[in-house]
Amino acid sequence: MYSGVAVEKGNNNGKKKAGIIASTVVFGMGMLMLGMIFCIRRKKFRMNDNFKDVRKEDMELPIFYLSAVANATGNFSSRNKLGEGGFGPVYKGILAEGQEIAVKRLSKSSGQGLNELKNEVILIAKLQHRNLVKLLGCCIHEDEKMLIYEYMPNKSLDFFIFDQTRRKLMDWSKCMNIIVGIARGLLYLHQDSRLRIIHRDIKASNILLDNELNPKISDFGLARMFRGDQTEANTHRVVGTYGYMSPEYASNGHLSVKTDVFSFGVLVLEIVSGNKNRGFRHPDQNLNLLGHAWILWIKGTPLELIDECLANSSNVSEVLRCIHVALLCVQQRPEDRPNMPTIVQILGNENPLPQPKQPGFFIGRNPLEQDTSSSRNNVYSANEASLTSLEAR
Ligand SMILES: Nc1ncnc2c1ncn2[C@@H]1O[C@H](COP(=O)(O)OP(=O)(O)OP(=O)(O)O)[C@@H](O)[C@H]1O
Repeated sequence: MYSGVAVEKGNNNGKKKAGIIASTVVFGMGMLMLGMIFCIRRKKFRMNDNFKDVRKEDMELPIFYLSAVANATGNFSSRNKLGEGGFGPVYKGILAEGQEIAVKRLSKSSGQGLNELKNEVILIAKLQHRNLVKLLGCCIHEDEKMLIYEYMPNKSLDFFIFDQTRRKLMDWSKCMNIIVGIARGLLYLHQDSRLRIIHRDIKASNILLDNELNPKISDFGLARMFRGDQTEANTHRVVGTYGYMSPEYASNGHLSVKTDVFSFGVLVLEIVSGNKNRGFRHPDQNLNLLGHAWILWIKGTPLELIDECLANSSNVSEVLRCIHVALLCVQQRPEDRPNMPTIVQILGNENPLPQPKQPGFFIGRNPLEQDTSSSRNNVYSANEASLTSLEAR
């Protein structure tokens, strides 16, 4: 009995439910169509504003109209020029709605630039991390090829650490925050992002600083993508910047995550000391910054390395820890260097660490550097140096 009533009730309920479902579906479809009409109208409005019509596969990355970029930068006025790198000049711009941008304009004469640009666009569009610079879009119009980034009001780290006046604006806690932020950004590139990425050109001018001096790694044009378990490669095209390049990469084109670890170590020693590795000359010995730091470590006087601007604000144990970690990163043999997950961990704890062994490239100038630096090399990095020419000289 009980079950029969239940069945009958169930039938009546079934009809009611069918009615409710039918009207819900009709209502839902109506709402969906209204939503689509609304979205299409909104998108058209946005595209009419700054963006060009885009193909479906490009939807992840907005394509800007050339006219919108030209208006934003005062027609690429020299007044708005922020600097110049291997790609060409970088301009500050303000979009119609007030957003500040940085526009990297690929030099028309730069033959190799297009590939790097495409590489950078595809890579960065897939990456999201608080310590990576955000790519807002790109603009490709006939000969013009540009990348549009969020604008970083404090420019790059080199403007601070190598400038006697601006350096005074940095205290130790800011330096430590920058070191840890760069380490986290690299950890993301090496391990946590959907792709395995070796940056290959970690250096002070590729670390941009936001309003609060938080670091953002930029310039992925040279990045090399790795998928799955692949962690190492040999390349015939050595790209990067002398003074930051690891010995095995500069000499043999052997590339791995430890290539970035080496550059990170150089950068940490530069931040702590306020000296460029590449420009540093020891007064008594033929040592570069790496050699100088290592000798001080062995002598038991590593704190002599610290820049006097930081001396008052410094936390001695943190400074020592950073120098120690940096010296582990710049060791000659890649297998002796820690990887980024370990670096992030040991920067944040006080566990005992192994003694650093001899750094790579620590005597005077890198012997390869004297022969291969071109006039272009003095303005910006040696973005391209073929391994064969390195070996031949
Ligand atoms: N998003 C940005 N916001 C503010 N300034 C920027 C931005 N991107 C780049 N710049 C400035 O423009 C300069 C040139 O940058 P770019 O990345 O083209 O070259 P680089 O890193 O100096 O040299 P290279 O191309 O040899 O690596 C930088 O030094 C930086 O000061």
